[in-house]
Amino acid sequence: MSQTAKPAPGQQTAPAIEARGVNLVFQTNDGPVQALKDVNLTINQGDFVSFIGPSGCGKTTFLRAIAALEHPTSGTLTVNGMTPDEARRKRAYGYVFQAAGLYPWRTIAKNISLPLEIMGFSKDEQEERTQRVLDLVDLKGFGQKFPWQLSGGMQQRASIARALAFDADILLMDEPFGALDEIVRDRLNEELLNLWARTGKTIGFVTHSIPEAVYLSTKIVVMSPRPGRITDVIDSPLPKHRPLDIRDTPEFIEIAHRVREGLRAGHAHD
Ligand SMILES: Nc1ncnc2c1ncn2[C@@H]1O[C@H](COP(=O)(O)OP(=O)(O)OP(=O)(O)O)[C@@H](O)[C@H]1O
Repeated sequence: MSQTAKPAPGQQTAPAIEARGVNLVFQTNDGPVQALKDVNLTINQGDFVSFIGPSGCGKTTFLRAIAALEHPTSGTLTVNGMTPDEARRKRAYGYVFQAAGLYPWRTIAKNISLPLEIMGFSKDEQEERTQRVLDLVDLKGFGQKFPWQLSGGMQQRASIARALAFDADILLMDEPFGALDEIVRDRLNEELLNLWARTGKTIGFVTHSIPEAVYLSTKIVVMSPRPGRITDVIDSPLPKHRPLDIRDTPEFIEIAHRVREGLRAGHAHD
């Protein structure tokens, strides 16, 4: 007989993230700001989804709503079939921010194990998980270094390792490579795809870069501002295995063109 615990009814087939008619309005001194308007989106388990759009179109707000850091004013949003608050309590996701946000007085290993320490994992388990994720992001042997001894790209890899350490099935990444130069960014994009293929996680990824969105994603969500809404959802026909030079193929260029058109159409509403 199988030792595997049976998933709760419905859990196996629940989308990783599902938004139905989601609106989110911030009340500010200058009046209400509609950050999200009638957002409908299904993200399946194992998808790599990029959110692309100009500043202020609600990309970060949507990611924060998934993480229960903001709450929709109306509509329904579920994460693994649960409310975002329940999913948060069950640690359904890891979150990676634009800045690596590592504590300078802790070593890389100690930065990665901090959330595990707070969650009450035993010392052995902390050590085992920290080594495993250091290996996953190609930082084996760097655990005893301090953040300032690592390049910007390595620091961002350490912050990804920290988000992976408690093995959530969803990884939310808010412009994690935005501050890095193009060559480092290319390498990290390749590594992230490898990591995604090896771990089968669902990834939600915010970016301003069309090539980055097209290279990484199985689904590209194009958004436009005032109010923040989805203008196009593109299911990528590109194969799962993607060498960097796939960016020169006609298929790639065609998707990039469609994203650009979507962004332009969004601006036409301004
Ligand atoms: N806490 C808040 N209070 C009031 N308004 C907010 C708040 N957070 C975001 N906003 C507003 O909501 C809108 C969407 O912001 P959001 O940060 O989600 O956009 P974004 O697409 O992620 O932008 P960027 O690409 O610049 O990060 C913007 O008009 C922003 O000013």
